[in-house]
Amino acid sequence: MKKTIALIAHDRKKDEMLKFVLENKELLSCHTLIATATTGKIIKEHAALEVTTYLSGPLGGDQQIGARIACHEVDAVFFLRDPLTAQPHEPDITALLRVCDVHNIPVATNVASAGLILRCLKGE
Ligand SMILES: O=C(CO)COP(=O)(O)O
Repeated sequence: MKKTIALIAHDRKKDEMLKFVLENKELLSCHTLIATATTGKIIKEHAALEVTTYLSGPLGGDQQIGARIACHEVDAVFFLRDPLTAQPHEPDITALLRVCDVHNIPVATNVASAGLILRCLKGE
C-alpha cells in the first residue's frame, strides 16, 4: 500500500541520504515522498523522484512536516541527523522526533533503521 514517507537530512548527511535513496529508488518510488527543501531538491535532481518539498529545516520545514505528522498524514520519517554538529533549530528537531513518538510514527535516524522500515512498509 502506498505510504507517505518524510525524508530529511542535515547537511553532513545529505550524501548518505542520496546514496540511500538511489540504492532504494525502486521501493521509494512506490510511496509518496515529502522532504525539507534542500534534501528534497537534491533527491529530485539526482534521483529523479517526485518529492513534495517544504521549507528548509532551519526556516520551519521540520515544523511543517511535524504538523503533517500530528494530522496523521505521514506514515514514516527517515531523518538523518548530524550527531556531531549543533543545529540552530535544535528545538524544531526535538519537536519533530517528539511528535513521531506522540503519534507512534516509525522514525529512523540512520540508514540501517530506514532500510528496515522501508522493507517493512513493502509488506503492508
Ligand atoms: O535542517 C534540516 C532538518 O532539521 C533539513 O533541512 P534541509 O533539507 O532544507 O537542509
